[in-house]
Amino acid sequence: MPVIEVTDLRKSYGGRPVVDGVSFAVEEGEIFGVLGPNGAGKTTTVECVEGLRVPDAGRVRVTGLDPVADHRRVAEVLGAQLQQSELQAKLTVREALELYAALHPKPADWRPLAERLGLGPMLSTRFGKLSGGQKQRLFIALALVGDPRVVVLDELTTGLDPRARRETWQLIEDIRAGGVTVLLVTHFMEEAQRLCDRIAVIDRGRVAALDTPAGLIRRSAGATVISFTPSAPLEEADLRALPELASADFKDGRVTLSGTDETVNAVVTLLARTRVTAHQLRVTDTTLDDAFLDLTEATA
Ligand SMILES: Nc1ncnc2c1ncn2[C@@H]1O[C@H](COP(=O)(O)OP(=O)(O)OP(=O)(O)O)[C@@H](O)[C@H]1O
Repeated sequence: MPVIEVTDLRKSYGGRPVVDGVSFAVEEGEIFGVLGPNGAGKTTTVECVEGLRVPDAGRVRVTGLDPVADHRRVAEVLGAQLQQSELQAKLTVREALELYAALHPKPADWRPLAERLGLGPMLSTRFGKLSGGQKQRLFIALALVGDPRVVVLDELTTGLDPRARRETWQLIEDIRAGGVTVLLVTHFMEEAQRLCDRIAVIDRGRVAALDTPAGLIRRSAGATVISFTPSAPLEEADLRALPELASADFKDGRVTLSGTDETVNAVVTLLARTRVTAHQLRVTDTTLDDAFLDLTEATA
């Protein structure tokens, strides 16, 4: 049974649908990403999973439970990351951990958890004095203090510097290694590509694609681009006959082709056969960024 099941979820605000038939299922042990442009409906979707919002229609289940009707039991299995505004600046790290542990019937021992997250030396520090990265580590600790089976992390690394972001990624991998399923909302392609087993790309309230990061990249048109300046003219017909060629462009003596790995291999073979040297050879792969832009419509 999937840990999270969302089926045909719908939610409107003031008659405007912001979640318009979203479906996905998250399997036990996955890091599942929810990716999409601003205002796509990601937070609304995960807040329905957390039971913080009531869907207009559709079905949400967390370990088989309804997050609205079974809110208490869902809170025992699902750890949600707090938003910054939900903690008082004067609360110390220790007080926050004790407070949140007390809210759960079977909390984890928060001391080793705090140590594992590098919060040990700052237990007496007030929340307001923590750096951005330290705050995020505390939020992760608070999400895990109830010993959940699944955690929802929404925009966890926004505003962090590259080092703190990488440390947070390591923590997310550690959480999964500890057997907890992760639902991760993110804007960062690199983060999604590095961490997620599967990603639902949400655009305008709908699932535009659901696949592994590699699968999403493969779907994107012209997966690989090869460009070079040949040492001697090549037959255009030979180039146009290359396998899996998506596009070909010849400008100012430079050849730019897009296709797949097979196209690239065939170009290399053609160059060797015709004894032509490729100067300033560049091969670039489609990134998740490109796939994302392909899959989501530009908003004017
Ligand atoms: N309580 C609310 N009342 C009215 N409109 C809302 C409410 N909450 C969200 N919205 C609107 O619903 C749309 C989807 O918001 P949501 O926060 O789910 O998107 P998101 O994909 O998480 O965006 P972002 O990446 O910017 O956080 C947005 O246009 C937002 O302004």
